[in-house]
Amino acid sequence: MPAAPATFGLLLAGGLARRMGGGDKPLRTIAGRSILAHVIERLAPQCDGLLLNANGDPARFAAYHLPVVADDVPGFAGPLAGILAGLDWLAANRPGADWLVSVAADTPFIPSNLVMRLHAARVAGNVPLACAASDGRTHPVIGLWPTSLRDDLRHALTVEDERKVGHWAARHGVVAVEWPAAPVDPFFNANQPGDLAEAERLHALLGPDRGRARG
Ligand SMILES: Nc1nc2c(ncn2[C@@H]2O[C@H](COP(=O)(O)OP(=O)(O)OP(=O)(O)O)[C@@H](O)[C@H]2O)c(=O)[nH]1
Repeated sequence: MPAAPATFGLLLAGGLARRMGGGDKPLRTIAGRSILAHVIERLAPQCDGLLLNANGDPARFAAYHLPVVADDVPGFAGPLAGILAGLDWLAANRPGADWLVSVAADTPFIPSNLVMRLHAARVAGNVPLACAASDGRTHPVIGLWPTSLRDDLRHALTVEDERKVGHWAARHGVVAVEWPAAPVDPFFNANQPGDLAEAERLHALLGPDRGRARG
């Protein structure tokens, strides 16, 4: 397979985290480090650069030294608004890079072969988009997006009021790429306070290599 095209990683942290009781889920800690630090460690080696999508004061993420982009579409329109903000940033700041991989920034165990497998699957499937799946469930928020679709996405969000990532992706053609969910689902995410204890347990289960070669 040819090398994957230049791909930037978009860490989605723009939600309201209502089930967690508010605040920034990615700044909650697992094994003494923020969930965001775990995600960065796993995604950075797979990408040509990273950016963070977050709303409100960007200074709270200053320690990570990443570009921070806020939603342009108002009113917490959901992750599609974050994907659009990321695609707009990429088109304006990295003209040679046409691909974004989005990852929810509360998903600490993403696989080390995420970007490679998503690109390979969309090429093999002859479809423009690819997203992750595990345990028989698709994770549309964890997917590959080309900058060429950003005007279509803007129209879907602002004119058609589309809010569902999966619905919008399906219009264009998307392949779901399955990862094994055992011993640890790589797309486990922390939604509520009890999930943090479960994340600690799973982190310990992964052991020293933290499941790097799985899937
Ligand atoms: N940019 C942006 N991202 C969002 C928005 N809503 C959710 N997300 C992101 O989409 C991903 C999945 O979000 P959810 O877990 O469904 O929502 P959440 O806001 O994180 O949490 P809840 O309020 O408890 O549902 C996370 O990475 C969120 O940060 C939004 O309005 N804007």
